Amino acid sequence: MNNTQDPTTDDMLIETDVTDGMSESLDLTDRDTIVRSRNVNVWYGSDQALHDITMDIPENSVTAMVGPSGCGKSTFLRCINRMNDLIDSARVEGELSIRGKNVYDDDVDPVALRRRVGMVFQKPNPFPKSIYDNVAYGLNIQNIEGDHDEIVERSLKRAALWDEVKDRLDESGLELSGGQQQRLCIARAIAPDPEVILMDEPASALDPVATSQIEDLVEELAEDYTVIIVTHNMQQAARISDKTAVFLTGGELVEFDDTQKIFENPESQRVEDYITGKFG
Ligand SMILES: Nc1ncnc2c1ncn2[C@@H]1O[C@H](COP(=O)(O)OP(=O)(O)OP(=O)(O)O)[C@@H](O)[C@H]1O
Repeated sequence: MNNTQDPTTDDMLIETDVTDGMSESLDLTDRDTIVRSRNVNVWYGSDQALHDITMDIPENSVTAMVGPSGCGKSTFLRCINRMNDLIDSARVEGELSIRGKNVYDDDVDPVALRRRVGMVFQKPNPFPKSIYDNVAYGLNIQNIEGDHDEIVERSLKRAALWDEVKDRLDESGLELSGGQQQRLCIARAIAPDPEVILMDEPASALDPVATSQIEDLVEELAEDYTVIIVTHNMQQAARISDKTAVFLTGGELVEFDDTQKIFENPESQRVEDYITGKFG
């Protein structure tokens, strides 16, 4: 995204200990890998945006992708649900599998894949439809059976929005506040019951209260889903994620480890410099 802040300015609090308030680290050693990336390379035309990205993302956890603008975080996120297919110049090579199945195999239907891998974008983007229809949208277009009223209610509850909207489900989603709209988009993403939820800076357009609600929600969602979140905000990554992937300029994954390790004792000097704001 090009309209985001430069992380080396506001969000990188040089004097602040980013480990303040860090979430309790989960023991992830016994969790299965859900997303496995092996030597993933991405080009836009002749420009290479990602180089040999290799990592194993554990299920039911929050993985943060951090790094300076243009280092390829969003590009990697879009590899996981094949959103890069929609960009004519994009070419992906390597293995990107979900539960052992390469999502780039010829027999994978990208639409079915996106049912398993939901996505929430930086700017809340509800459809110009009722709150109810926004949440039910994926159920209808993907012909998902079941009691839609019940799924809509459950999804809105899961997105911590039900109490605020239960008496106005017929009103337009566009009439909600920015933070409510983003929670509506999260409800829409979880209604088809995906396994993985991709979030591309989901709180960067929101005020601090709405941001805090989204952060709480992300942590709760990881009880049932695998959340992979791009953020420019180091404190946010430290607070809510279990694993952190640090991408640096040139589309390189420099370090991927438990969040606590990345923020307290990274292996790479470049990562330490980036995290402490001495980015060069
Ligand atoms: N649709 C596209 N067409 C051509 N080049 C692109 C496209 N999208 C991204 N790129 C290029 O790929 C590189 C990685 O971009 P990407 O948006 O993935 O980085 P990012 O780390 O998510 O950046 P930001 O933090 O600013 O959102 C950049 O050089 C960018 O200009």
